[in-house]
Amino acid sequence: MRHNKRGGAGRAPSRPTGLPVDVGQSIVTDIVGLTHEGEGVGRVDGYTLFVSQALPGDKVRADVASVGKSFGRARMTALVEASPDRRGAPCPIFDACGGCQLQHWDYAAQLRWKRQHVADNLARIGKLPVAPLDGGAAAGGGDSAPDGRPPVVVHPIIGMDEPWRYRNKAQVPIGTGEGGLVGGFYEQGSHDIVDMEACLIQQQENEDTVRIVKAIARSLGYSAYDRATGRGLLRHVIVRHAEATGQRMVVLITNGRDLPHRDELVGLIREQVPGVESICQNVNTAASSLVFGEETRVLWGSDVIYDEIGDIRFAISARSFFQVNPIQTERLYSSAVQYATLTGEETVVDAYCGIGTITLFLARHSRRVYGVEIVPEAIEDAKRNALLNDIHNAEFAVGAAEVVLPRWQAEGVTPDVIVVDPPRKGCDPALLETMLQLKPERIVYVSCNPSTLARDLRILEDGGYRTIEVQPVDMFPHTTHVECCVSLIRK
Ligand SMILES: C[S@@+](CC[C@H](N)C(=O)[O-])C[C@H]1O[C@@H](n2cnc3c(N)ncnc32)[C@H](O)[C@@H]1O
Repeated sequence: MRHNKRGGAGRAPSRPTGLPVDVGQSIVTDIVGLTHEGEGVGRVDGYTLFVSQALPGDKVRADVASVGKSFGRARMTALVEASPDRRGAPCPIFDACGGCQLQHWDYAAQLRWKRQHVADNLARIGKLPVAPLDGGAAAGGGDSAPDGRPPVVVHPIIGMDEPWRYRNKAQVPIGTGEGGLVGGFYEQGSHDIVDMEACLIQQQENEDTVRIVKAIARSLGYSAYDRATGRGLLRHVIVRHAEATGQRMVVLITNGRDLPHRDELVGLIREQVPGVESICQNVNTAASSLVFGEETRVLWGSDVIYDEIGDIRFAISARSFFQVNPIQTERLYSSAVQYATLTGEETVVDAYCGIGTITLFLARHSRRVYGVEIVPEAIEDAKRNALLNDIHNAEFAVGAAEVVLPRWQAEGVTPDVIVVDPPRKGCDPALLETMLQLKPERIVYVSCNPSTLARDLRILEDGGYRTIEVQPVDMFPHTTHVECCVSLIRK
């Protein structure tokens, strides 16, 4: 489900009676919190209302849009009193685009909220004692838990000095607008695509590449894919910019293999996009909302571009995951290596390893590292990356981590440290079970979702591990997303 700043998004709650507010009613409320989707939290006679675009510290007037048993939603109609941290959002399409949720909030306030949000999740979902945050409220019970264990330390979040134009990858849906082919973002609550010329969190190079590729597609008369009919050619344009090398990749996702004017297309992209090293076509004919199809063809140049994090060089292919914020990625991976506390003698497992990014940093400090990842192309990249960096103590396997780890266990692999970096849904329960059976001394959990992180930490705690500290890193300024690196030790 997409975030909807105008309110009314999400499951429509049934309409119980006896509540202090009713649909259509205009209310005034102080905003006392923020949800993980970026809605302000207001209270009317103890009843919770989520108010889109409202910020903590605001007093707002809002129309109640829907009510449910435990909460309702309201649309802000007037700002009665602005929070001192409220700012004008610099992006002209902030109201319509769902990409950022917090551009209208002072960056320091965003960072404070993200740290508190992590602490609250650990306390509420993970049932963990969390040490008081400096100058803030203690989450989950202060200094120590009933068993005398020290509380979990949530460090101040590592923010960016310049929190704009950080994204190294743009993924742009293509549609048909009044003037023909357009590409930008989905209009709120619909599948209509609104054209977008600028995005302030994209690196300038990506913005330029997208604009050029759209113009070329229009000039060649390409049609946009239409979800309703399943007809039309172009579904998405994906562009990547490797900050360290300046290399750029263009991927056209098409509804079928046939690509008219292919040579002309390639010639124009090469002529107009500086630094382009890879032009690919990915074929996706499925009716689903998945962006990539199974088949990727190189139209010109290399199948990869190269980027660097620290002193390690990475080959990145069209479908591989690569962190989108290069400055913050280096900081995140440093925390992961620090929490792994390696001496050079350890066996390490890196589950959900992508193209081997964290794996290769770990390999420098350990005896042997095993990386597992579900996307075959990413593992091809990972193997290539190990050779590229002259690293010979890393072994990679394609497959689901929850399937491959038990296999390694049966083969006698006994890791001293396990690192996990799962997608938003967190670790598979079977993987957590295998991790507990393997009994590594330390676990490092890298997470992009505090709630699934907290859920999994509880399982690991119950299975014999203790959560020691958490380093949040702001990988996605102006959004509600927050990344964390967590250290656990075996009790
Ligand atoms: C958040 S990314 C982390 C990748 C890598 N650690 C990095 O920092 O670049 C999560 C990765 O897990 C992979 N993945 C998803 N489900 C998986 C599974 N069940 N087993 C193994 N890998 C999986 C995804 O393809 C993706 O590359």
